[in-house]
Amino acid sequence: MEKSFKLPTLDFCNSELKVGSHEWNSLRDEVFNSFQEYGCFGVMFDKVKPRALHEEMKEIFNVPLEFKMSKSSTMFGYLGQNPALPLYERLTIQDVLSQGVAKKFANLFWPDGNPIVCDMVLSYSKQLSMLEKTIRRMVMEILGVEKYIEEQNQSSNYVLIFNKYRKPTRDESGIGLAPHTDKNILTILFQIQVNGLQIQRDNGQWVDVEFSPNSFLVLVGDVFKAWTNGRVYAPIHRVLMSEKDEERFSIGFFTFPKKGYLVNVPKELVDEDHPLLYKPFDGIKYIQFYKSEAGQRAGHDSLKDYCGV
Ligand SMILES: O=C(O)CCC(=O)C(=O)O
Ligand SMILES: [Fe+2]
Repeated sequence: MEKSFKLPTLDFCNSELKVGSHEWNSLRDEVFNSFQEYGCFGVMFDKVKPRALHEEMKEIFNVPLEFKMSKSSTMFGYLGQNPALPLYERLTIQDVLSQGVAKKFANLFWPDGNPIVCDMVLSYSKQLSMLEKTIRRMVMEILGVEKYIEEQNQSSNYVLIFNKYRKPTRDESGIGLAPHTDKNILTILFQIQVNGLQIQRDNGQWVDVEFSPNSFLVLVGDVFKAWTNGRVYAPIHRVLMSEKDEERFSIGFFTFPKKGYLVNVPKELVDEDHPLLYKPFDGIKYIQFYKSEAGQRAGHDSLKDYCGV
């Protein structure tokens, strides 16, 4: 019985990586194969410093709850104290790469606007958005739908989320984050020191994801699965904490379709062997559906329920 499995770890540190080169093509194959097989893979990427960013950001979790709550809006959410997920808290920066957003965020939490944090948030997000675009381009090349790359890039935006999980008490369950598929396009995740992420395999078994301390995890979300007409797989995952763990932090960088953008399977990806699986849908409305009672009832079938043919 597998308890943990080692995902492929792909090296994206080469800043000279050229589209069409031998190295590009072989990475591209590995990206696609991993997305088909596991819906995720590990990535080495040395252009950002997630630990340094975490060191700056973690202090926000320690400020009084009323203060965090009072700073929460649709753009900058503090979320926590959910009785269904008592171990979990998060801080969200929506639309992080839009003009002025990082600055506004830093101004809310630090009296001097903490320009250092602001710069770190921006450069982290810019670099990861480039990595994300590279990975998505590779998948689109393999599928022969490069002509949509520009449109896809133009219609995406980015959300940065800082997660914190405390350890459970003896009587609490260890569920830090309940099983889910991500509802976005791609997610680039970094966990700080403490493991806890698990992926559900096809046979229903939960396995620990082992990735090296310096690598990121890239996961396919439901929107990308739908857009590719199911060619890539969106893995069900969760966070499980144990009494013995220290508290756990992670940083998620999420690519979403922009509000109002219609996710529409390209005609090139529909043929006799690949009948259309999903009707066109608005990605943001899909999230609203997922959060609704009907969406919660549908659980892991929410994508199929919402827009399945
Ligand atoms: O904290 C983690 O490692 C996982 C977070 C996650 O799955 C999510 O935010 O969607
Ligand atoms: Fe997730």
